Amino acid sequence: MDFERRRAAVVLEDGTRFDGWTFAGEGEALGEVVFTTSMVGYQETLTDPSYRGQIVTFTYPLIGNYGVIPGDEESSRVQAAGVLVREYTPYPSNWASEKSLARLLEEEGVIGVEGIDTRALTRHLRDKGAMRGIISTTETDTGALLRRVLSHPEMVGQDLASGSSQITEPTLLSAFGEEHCRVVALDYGVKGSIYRELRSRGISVLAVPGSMSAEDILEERPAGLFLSNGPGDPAALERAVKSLQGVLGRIPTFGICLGHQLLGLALGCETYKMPFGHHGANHPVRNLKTGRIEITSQNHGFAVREASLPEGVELTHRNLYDGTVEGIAAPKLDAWSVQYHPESSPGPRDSGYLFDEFAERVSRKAVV
Ligand SMILES: NC(=O)CC[C@H](N)C(=O)O
Repeated sequence: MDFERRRAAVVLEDGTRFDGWTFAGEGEALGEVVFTTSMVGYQETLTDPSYRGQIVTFTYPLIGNYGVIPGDEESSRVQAAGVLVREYTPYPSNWASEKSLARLLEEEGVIGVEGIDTRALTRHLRDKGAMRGIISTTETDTGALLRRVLSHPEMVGQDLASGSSQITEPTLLSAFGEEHCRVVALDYGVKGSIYRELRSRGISVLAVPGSMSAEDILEERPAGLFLSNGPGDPAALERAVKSLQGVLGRIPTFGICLGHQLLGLALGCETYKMPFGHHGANHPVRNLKTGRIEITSQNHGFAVREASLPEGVELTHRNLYDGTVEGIAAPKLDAWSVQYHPESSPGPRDSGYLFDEFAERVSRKAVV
């Protein structure tokens, strides 16, 4: 590929600067700089809509080595605002690869930078917290770059989910094989593999925009309600929380990640911004019912505050790194959710049972 490498400056909101070279794209990108510790799965990560508005740093030191594989994407485009790596390999080696990561980023106009001391950057974000940053191939002056960073909105308070759904009207995704039941999925920027997990269990999914009202949801007479993942601050989605409150207790409801946080808010819990969040594929979580430890895939910067759980809402899962809330349930309302990603894309498959449980509970309620 004809590509001219350019010098790229990365400046964080506290003035810290890193320098590297582009391996894709040019110009400027602004966003919240986060790091992920996943060793594989860069394609799934970068196409996960929950990464919208974020510049993703990979701690794994070599990225791009297996190219881009059709079908491994989590949405139809690259969602991350920018990509920072230690070393990019321009020679992917994999029979299934269709193109290089650089080409994918180029096609989508996303800047990829290599030569960044990602270990130093990660340690800095771990100590100081995730923060806003800029990548620039056009401006070199740190002060000028810093001013641009500081005028970019912070992640707290941002509704990024409303514009992230890939559907604009209700769309039926039929079960793979025999249909056992039909659920409504509120799409706040869903990862494609979540729908695949549901559909492969005989569930037809009526995907609807996350803003759909309670009345419209109930009018579909679904056997259950699914709440998807998505980007941004859950507390900024007041309308979505309101419509959830109108549905809770009427049909079984299961949420993942942003969907978990919204369920928490609808049940009266609080959410808050974590210092640097959880982004990776090996986070140990204890299932408090069984005592089993699950190794989980994670990607979130906000969390439900444990101290805010009201009566009737149980803590079902806990993160073993930092003790934070990883799952809640409101048994009387037949609603439950997890903060991590049981669809495991990319990641370990320990938590697939959560989809089995949802399939079982909605099948029982199926309208015949
Ligand atoms: N993966 C997600 O759904 C992320 C939820 C939310 N945007 C957060 O960062 O916490």
